[in-house]
Amino acid sequence: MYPLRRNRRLRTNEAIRSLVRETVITPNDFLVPLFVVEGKGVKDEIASMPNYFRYSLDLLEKEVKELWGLGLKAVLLFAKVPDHLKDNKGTEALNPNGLMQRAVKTVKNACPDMLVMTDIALDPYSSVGHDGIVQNGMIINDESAEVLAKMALTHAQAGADFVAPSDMNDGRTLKIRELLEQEGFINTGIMAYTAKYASSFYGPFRDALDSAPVDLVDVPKDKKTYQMDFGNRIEAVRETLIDIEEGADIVMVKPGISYLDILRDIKNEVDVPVAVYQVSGEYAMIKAAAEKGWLNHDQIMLETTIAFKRAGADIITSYFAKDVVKLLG
Ligand SMILES: NCC(=O)CCC(=O)O
Ligand SMILES: [Mg+2]
Repeated sequence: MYPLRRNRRLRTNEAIRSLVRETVITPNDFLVPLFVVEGKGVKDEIASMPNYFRYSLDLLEKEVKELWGLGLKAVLLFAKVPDHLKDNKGTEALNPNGLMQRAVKTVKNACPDMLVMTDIALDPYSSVGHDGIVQNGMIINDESAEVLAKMALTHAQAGADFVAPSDMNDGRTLKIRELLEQEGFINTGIMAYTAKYASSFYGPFRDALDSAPVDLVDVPKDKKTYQMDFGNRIEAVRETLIDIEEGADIVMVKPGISYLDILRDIKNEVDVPVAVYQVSGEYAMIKAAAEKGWLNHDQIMLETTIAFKRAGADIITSYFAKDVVKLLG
């Protein structure tokens, strides 16, 4: 009999398609990145990230309540640090009363059940724009890991539920885990960026936080000595397994859409939840193409979101989180 199978029967109409759909998105899938700044009443649109904002703490409060109302229950905080507080050692990162530490408390006060994750890396605090301390033209690994652990402790003390090291220095997950245990923060989790690639997709984010490497002699121009080479695949699994051994509760692949193979590899290899980060450049590309009328914004947004989950993401970190949830209704 011709044809042997009529697979199109399962695609006849939306009712049957939705009945057999393998991957669906809910608000529970998302982790929402949020940028915070000093000041009052500040809601600053980020030039290269249309419709995405930096909030002062008073407006952050409003924003997290809105997210909670939409069913979004987890946020990832990034602080934009004023230039005069930046140095090569990331001193301000350890300030118990710093912007990040106050932001954690603000979210917890506004929305006690909101899960709060914090970014752990020195770049927003670094006068040279690197994720660790620079010495003789190099990012010095072990000293950087020490500072990052201390930074993580101040976030835990402020009330963060999870800390998220995004720096890619070796051993930082273990340093953080050891210090948290030692100080009694046994329930503070670690979401480690285990496979973070040296990517040009981070451009708009560096505008958002003014955190790009500076152009100076003796300062590396890029992050290729610590973030991963985008030609590599097996290395991502190796990095991830090490971070899990060191104590990561959740692991992350970053960027997202160009790294779905890595996401699937890692999902197949590990027994902890896997997160993905649809980064600023991915967001900017979709916004720009939609603005020009070249792509359908909402459809592309949904398609990329589903692609992450289909590829194995348990957690999707995305600037589109709110828009997707609103669209799904
Ligand atoms: N640690 C955060 C980043 O490095 C960048 C994220 C983005 O480009 O959205
Ligand atoms: Mg590593």
